[in-house]
Amino acid sequence: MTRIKICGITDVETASLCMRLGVDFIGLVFADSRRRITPEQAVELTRTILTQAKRPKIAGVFVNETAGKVNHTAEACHLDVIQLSGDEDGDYCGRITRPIIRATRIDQTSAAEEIQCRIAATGARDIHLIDRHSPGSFGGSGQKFDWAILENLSPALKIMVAGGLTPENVEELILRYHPWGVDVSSGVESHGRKDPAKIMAFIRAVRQADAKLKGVTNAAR
Ligand SMILES: O=C(O)c1ccccc1N[C@@H]1O[C@H](COP(=O)(O)O)[C@@H](O)[C@H]1O
Repeated sequence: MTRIKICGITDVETASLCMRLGVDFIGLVFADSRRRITPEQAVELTRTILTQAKRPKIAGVFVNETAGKVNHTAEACHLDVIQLSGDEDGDYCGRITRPIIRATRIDQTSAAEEIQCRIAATGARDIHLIDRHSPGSFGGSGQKFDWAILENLSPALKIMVAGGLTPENVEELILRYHPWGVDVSSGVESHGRKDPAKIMAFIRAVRQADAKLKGVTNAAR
């Protein structure tokens, strides 16, 4: 099943909805962003979630923050995983005490080998997030990259695709490229706030794509 991350959650109701709908990760942004929350708000927001046996993993999103502060926030806010969306290098990643979602931002000129090298150079463990590079932004811009590049990335990598995903386009992405996971922020918002109807539609589209893929696999047996 394709893993789902809903990012940029700022209120308890949306966090609870994501949990009820069975998303795999919720993302809390600690970096400079209109979706930024404080560690105190993060504790409040995840209080109920943390008591549940079956719950989403809580990802903290950071951009060029000191490793000490990231580790401290992870401890204080019970973060399960750290998303690094800045220019952090391999040494830096080695100092992070939680599993990492390492973002690589690409543009139309990025070649697959270059992306593989960049992924290897970070030394990041676990999950590799591919997002669209947008000048002046580290993420959450709602911009999509050319997915064709995904065909040339190693299938051994856990690739999570981000950037401009929506309830309307995520099914096509999954059916064509079978990513390990998908990550969305702007595409499930209306008027700058998370929209429950769009979150539900996004998850429905992912599940529908998964069911179609399963049908194809079963038919081939
Ligand atoms: O969401 C933000 O505001 C943000 C700020 C700084 C770094 C990353 C951020 N979000 C990440 O951006 C991508 C794509 O989001 P979108 O769906 O295109 O809006 C996603 O990985 C978020 O985790």
